[in-house]
Formats: sequence, structure tokens, C-alpha cells
Amino acid sequence: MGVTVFILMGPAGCGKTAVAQNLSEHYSCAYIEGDNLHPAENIAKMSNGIALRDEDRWQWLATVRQKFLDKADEIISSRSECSLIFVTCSALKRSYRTLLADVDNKNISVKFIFLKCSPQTLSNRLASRKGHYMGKAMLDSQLQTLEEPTSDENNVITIECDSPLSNVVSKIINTIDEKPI
Ligand SMILES: Nc1ncnc2c1ncn2[C@@H]1O[C@H](COP(=O)(O)OP(=O)(O)O)[C@@H](O)[C@H]1O
Ligand SMILES: O=C(O)[C@H](O)[C@@H](O)[C@H](O)[C@H](O)COP(=O)(O)O
Repeated sequence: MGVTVFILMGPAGCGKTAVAQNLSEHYSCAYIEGDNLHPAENIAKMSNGIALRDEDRWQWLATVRQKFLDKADEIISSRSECSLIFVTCSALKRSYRTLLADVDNKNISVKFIFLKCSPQTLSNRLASRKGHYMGKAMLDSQLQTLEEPTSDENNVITIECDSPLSNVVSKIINTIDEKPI
């Protein structure tokens, strides 16, 4: 049996968590929250409005990757019904995506879903989100760091996400199920 890992990616506020929760519910499949895997130092930095650097992110990305690989092994060995895993991870740079997708197991396929939003939408969503360490003030650095996936990154599906959540989730489900959008 093969497992497909879908990594919901994009800057803070694009909807990674909200979308992943909906998809995992729809498919009754696993969901891994990348934000929960940051080391405490990273959370402290972001809470204080300090943007992460590459050096802060490598270990975190390796942890995210290991977490979904372990989950995929578990699914394969238990012959679980659901062969999909949804992961939230900003994966802002191409080099981060390369690291995450570097999986030497023909039974595990890694794909990215880029939740593409206008800066205005991101700003509005971060302003209204409550109780999260990542404030609106960090948005500029997120957008500066973001390397939008290019057409040669053939493991990336781009979904326009300025529309309501239900619409975004439906578009992704249709794509995963290979129905016309
Ligand atoms: N498509 C959408 N339309 C409206 N609000 C959304 C949409 N996607 C997410 N939100 C809301 O925007 C905020 C940020 O979403 P969240 O999932 O936390 O983003 P991320 O995990 O990418 O930082 C949350 O309050 C969430 O409920
Ligand atoms: O690489 C980074 O700078 C961080 O991972 C960042 O991109 C991520 O967005 C935070 O974890 C905040 O969490 P939210 O994305 O849920 O706002």
C-alpha cells in the first residue's frame, strides 16, 4: 500500500491549520500540525516578533519530515484504511521543500499544496486570529522569505485561497479526488 503526504504550505495566515483540520475530518485521515513541532526557542523568537532564519528552521523541518515518515510507516504496517496524511508546514523556501520531499521510499509520496493568498487577505486573517504567537507584525518577513513554488516544482499544487474556507476545502478535495475544479 502507498501513502500520500500532503503538506499544506504558505505564509502565516494562509489557512494551513484550518484547511488541514477540514481535510483530515473529510477523509478521516491523520493530520500533523507543524507549528507544534517547533523547538521552544523558535516559538519564543516568533512570539517576540523575531523572524526565524534558515539556521532556526533546519532542525524543525527535519523533525516535521521524521514525524510524517513515522506516521506513514505506521499506516503501512497496520494496513490502515486511510492512506493520506495532512501536514501543516510553511515550507516557505524551495530548499525547505526539497528537504521535506527527500524521501527514499517508493511507498511514500510527498506533495505540497500551496495556499496562495493576497497580502491583504493574510493581513486581515492574522489581525482577527486570536491566541496565536504569530502576530500580524511578522507578515512582512514571511512574505520576504516566501519563494513561491515555480512551475518546474512538479510536486506542488497551487490553490487560490482568498475565497471562503468551505470553497478552498472543496477545491482541494476535488483536486485530490481528481474531479474537475
Ligand atoms: N479561506 C478562509 N477564509 C476565511 N478565513 C480563513 C480561511 N482560512 C483560514 N481562515 C481563518 O484565518 C485565520 C488563519 O488561519 P490558519 O489556519 O490559522 O492559518 P495558518 O495555519 O496558515 O497560519 C484563522 O482565524 C482561520 O480560521
Ligand atoms: O518558517 C517560519 O517562519 C514559521 O514556521 C512560520 O512560517 C509559521 O507560519 C509559524 O509556524 C507560525 O504559524 P502559522 O503559520 O500557523 O501562523
